[in-house]
Amino acid sequence: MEAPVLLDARQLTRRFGGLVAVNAVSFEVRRGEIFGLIGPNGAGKTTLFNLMTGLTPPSSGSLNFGNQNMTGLSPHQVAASGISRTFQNIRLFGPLTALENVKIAQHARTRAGLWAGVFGRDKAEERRVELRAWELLDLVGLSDRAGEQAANFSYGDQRRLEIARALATQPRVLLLDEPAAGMNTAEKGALTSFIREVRDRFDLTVMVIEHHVPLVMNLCDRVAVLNFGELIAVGDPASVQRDPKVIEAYLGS
Ligand SMILES: Nc1ncnc2c1ncn2[C@@H]1O[C@H](COP(=O)(O)OP(=O)(O)OP(=O)(O)O)[C@@H](O)[C@H]1O
Repeated sequence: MEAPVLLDARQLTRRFGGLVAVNAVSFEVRRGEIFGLIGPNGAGKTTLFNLMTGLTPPSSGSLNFGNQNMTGLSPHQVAASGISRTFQNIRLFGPLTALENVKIAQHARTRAGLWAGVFGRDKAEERRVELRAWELLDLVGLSDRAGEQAANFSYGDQRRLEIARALATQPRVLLLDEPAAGMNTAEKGALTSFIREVRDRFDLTVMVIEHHVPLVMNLCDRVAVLNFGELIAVGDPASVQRDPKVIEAYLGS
């Protein structure tokens, strides 16, 4: 039996002046899926993630997450609802340690949490936050470097730390924007099994934007292809790779 639909995007559209960055894009992501989003530079991939996470309001269209209509929610409300993301341009607090970075991400989960993060919270709660931060660092293989400044980490390690931060909000959906960017070959090789492990362990649904085609093809259950803001193909990796429209989009770019 197929898993239920968890994310349902309907006719999502975003215009910037005369440019239609995302043009009437509709797709469904099923619970537990690893769903890839590919397309040439400027195709609208990051804008679509921004629409899904409240950073950019859609010009029209809607996104449903389970029974909840997410359209028009703020990034904070989206995160609190259970959709978490990483960014193409890494957004860590460079001068802070790895452990501090994960702890702050947990405090940011709710406004009350952020308040407590700034003005202090009770000791038991603080211990829970600290323990969970250690668990997440352990999961991404960085617990032995918890006290090091994030700015000193390699790209690959910064991306892993970003994933730990995204998981700190206990999401049900994880959106990864180019997780392999800047990683070396060995790190890229390990990323596929790492993302699957994280999906299984936290019972997640994952969407991933990625330029590295072999990684996408190995990792994803299904792949959607954007070109000039339009969704030109959705399907299993092999059939998408054979699709003449997809081949043309890539050769033309
Ligand atoms: N805030 C904005 N204002 C104006 N134009 C924008 C804005 N954000 C994105 N765009 C434009 O929308 C289009 C899609 O950009 P987007 O970054 O979503 O593409 P992408 O597929 O993620 O590209 P890449 O693979 O290069 O990251 C581009 O033409 C871009 O210049």
